This record gives sequence, C-alpha cells and structure tokens, in this order.
Amino acid sequence: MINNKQICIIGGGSSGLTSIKACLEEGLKPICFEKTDKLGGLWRYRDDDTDELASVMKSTIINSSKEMSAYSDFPPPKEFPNYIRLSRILVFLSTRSGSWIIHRVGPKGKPFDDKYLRRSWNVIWLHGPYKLMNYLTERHLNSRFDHAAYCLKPKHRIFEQHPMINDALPNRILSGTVTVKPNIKEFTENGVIFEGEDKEQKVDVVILATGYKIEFPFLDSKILSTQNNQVELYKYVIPPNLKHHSLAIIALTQPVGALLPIGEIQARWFALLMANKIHLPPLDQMIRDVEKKMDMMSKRYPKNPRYTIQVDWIPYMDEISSLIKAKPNLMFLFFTDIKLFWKCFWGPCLPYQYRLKGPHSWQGARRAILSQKDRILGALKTADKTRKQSYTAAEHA
Ligand SMILES: NC(=O)C1=CN([C@@H]2O[C@H](COP(=O)(O)OP(=O)(O)OC[C@H]3O[C@@H](n4cnc5c(N)ncnc54)[C@H](OP(=O)(O)O)[C@@H]3O)[C@@H](O)[C@H]2O)C=CC1
Repeated sequence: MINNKQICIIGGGSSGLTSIKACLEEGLKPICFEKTDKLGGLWRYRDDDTDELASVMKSTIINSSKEMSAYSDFPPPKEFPNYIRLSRILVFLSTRSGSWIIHRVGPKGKPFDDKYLRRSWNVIWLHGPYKLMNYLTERHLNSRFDHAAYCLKPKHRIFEQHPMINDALPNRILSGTVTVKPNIKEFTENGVIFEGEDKEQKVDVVILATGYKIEFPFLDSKILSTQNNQVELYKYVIPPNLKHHSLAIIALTQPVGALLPIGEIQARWFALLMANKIHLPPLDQMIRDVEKKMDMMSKRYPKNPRYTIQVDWIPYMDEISSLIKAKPNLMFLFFTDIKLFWKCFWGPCLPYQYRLKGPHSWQGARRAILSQKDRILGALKTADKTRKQSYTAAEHA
C-alpha cells in the first residue's frame, strides 16, 4: 500500500541513510537534509576544519567487526578487512617463510619472557618429547590467532625457526592496514609482482627488512673470516685458531631472550681469561666444540644464513657462566635457601642469578631476585598514589 506521508530525515550519515531505506521499504517518502555536499556523515573523513562538523580521523579503524556491524541485508564483501579502516595507505608484508608470532604481553599482562624464560620450563623443554613440545607451544600461539588463517604459518616448527616478537601485527592484519603477501617474484618499474600473481602491485616505498650479513671488514680475513654468515668462534666468542687468544666478539648470538645479559656473561668470561685467572682448553677441544654447535644448528634449523648464531637463552647462559663458576647451584639453594631456590627454579631466570656466586658476585642479587615482581608490577601502578619506590641496583650502589 502506498503511503504518501513525507518523512523528514535530518542528516545523511549512517543513521540517515538507513532511515531513508527503512522509509522506502514502507512506501513512505523520505526527504533527507544533509548540511554538506557528501553523504556519510561522521564516517566520511574530511580534511577541512568546519565548525560543528565532526569527522573521523584518517587513521580511524572501526571497533566492531565488519560482520557484526553489517546492515542486516547487506553483508560486506570478503575482501574488506574485518575491522574496516579509513586510511587508504596499504602496507604489504611479504614473507617467504612465514613466522611464529610471540606477543610481548604474556599471561596476566606480564611480559612474555617473564613467564616463559624459566628454569622449570627449560627442564620440560629439554626433557619433554620434542614433537609434543612443538605441538603444545604452537597450539598456545595459535589460540591467540590462527597463524594459518593469517597466512603466516611457517613450514618449520616453532623451535626450529627464530620467532617474531610483535604485538601489533595480528591487529593490523585484522584491520587491513597490513596485507600479508608471499615472496616478491620481481621488482617492476613502479612496484612489485608477488609470487603466484601476474598483476603488478604499485608501491611507493620498499623496506628490505632482510636481516644482517655477518662480516668484519675491519679485521684481516686471516684473523677472522666469515662465509655465508658462518663464523667460527669458540662459544660464539673467541676465534680458536689465533696464536694469541686476545680477541673476543661480544654478543654475536641470536637468542630468544635478552641479548644484553649474554654480552655481559661473555665479557665477564673474556675478562677473566685476559686476567689469566682462567684458561681456554686446547685447540682441538675448542674446534670440536665449534663443530658440534654447527652440527646441532644444521640439524635443528633451516639451511639458511639466518641460522648460524642461534642460542637457547638459559642453556647458553648456564654454559658460559659455568666456565667462570657463576652458574647458580640450585641443589645447594634447595637445601640452604628454599625461598630463593623456589624463585630461581619456578620464577623467571633473571640475570641476577648469575651474580649469586662466582667472581664479583653481588650481595644484592638475592634481594633483586626476590623483589623482581615488585618492579614488574610497580611499573604498572602509575595511578596508585600510595606506591613506594622499589629496591633498585642504583639504591644498592
Ligand atoms: N626485528 C626485531 O624486532 C629485532 C631484531 N633483532 C635482531 O636483529 C637482527 C636482524 O633482525 P631482522 O632485521 O628482523 O632480520 P632477521 O634475520 O631476523 O629476519 C630477516 C627476514 O628477512 C627474510 N629474508 C632474508 N633474505 C630474504 C630474501 N632474499 N628474500 C625474502 N626474504 C628474505 C627472512 O626470511 P627467512 O626466514 O625465509 O630467511 C626473515 O624473515 C637479528 O639478529 C634479530 O635477532 C633484535 C631485536 C629486535
């Protein structure tokens, strides 16, 4: 039945537009009054600053997902990102192997390394069935977001490839500000062609985040040479073949964990060597150790120049610290200081553990280990007026 009622609709934004449609469906005559020359209202970005006209920002991303925000008879196209964005800037992430993505924010909002770099986990990891360890860890990561659905799932297992630490990426992909693409097949004059595609994709800027080349151009190749990122260093620090072992390369490792404490423990070891307080083993023993590490690397990781200096954080820190007798003695702690043992075994493997004993041990190490939680949570209590300063190394000094 035609109803000749005229309906005045003020505003041609998302509410106005849906009101027009509802009126038309009922045979009413809607008349929409829109102040500007464009439809879309608030959701239409405008560059000009007009009084009383609100507009979203260029970077705005809608905060309800596309399917849940859809008009009831108008599903959005599948090409649209799940969180619709306004920005027209497109970023392509080209990856030939994919990657496992770890978030900085771990369970209960604590840093992820606080949760996972623990001796307790390390025991499970070292002694648990390798495939099961991979499976459970991958399942945990996929519970956050499914790497296969996001085109990021690598061919390699989680413990066989260096992961990426990134909190933003899944958000970006879901919002369409980053689009995952395979490897680049070729560069063209104005863009690139990705593998599996024929069409050129125009791009303005290409960022090659393709890693490091390990080279020492300031050293004579007789002293230290590298080939395809392979570098022969005893414990990743000392060139074994030199007549005088007076050269150390500090922190040339790739751990899943912090690099600074690794550099520190290596430097402490080398300083003791230089002070003649400890000594290196014979050359053949050093060479065997280098070869053993290379062999382990080639069995575990893809054959790729990216995997030549990979170390597991706790085992490596323990290895170097035991050379200087600074590796914590957990058995001793178990019988003499159960509280500290508990923190050292079940809590994060903090660098202070390597100052509990050995040369230049630090009296404040125990307290630093026991009070670590205060410093983690203290950093978050920025709105707590009663918060007290926690114990720090500076205070100790
Ligand atoms: N990125 C970061 O946030 C941080 C990095 N670091 C350290 O800095 C160093 C460098 O890191 P980063 O720059 O991320 O490099 P990485 O070596 O970690 O990663 C390089 C990436 O580029 C890819 N790649 C390399 N060559 C090519 C190629 N020819 N074609 C296509 N893809 C290629 C690799 O793929 P594939 O896996 O297939 O080889 C890999 O995904 C590392 O030691 C890292 O540990 C330290 C702190 C933070």
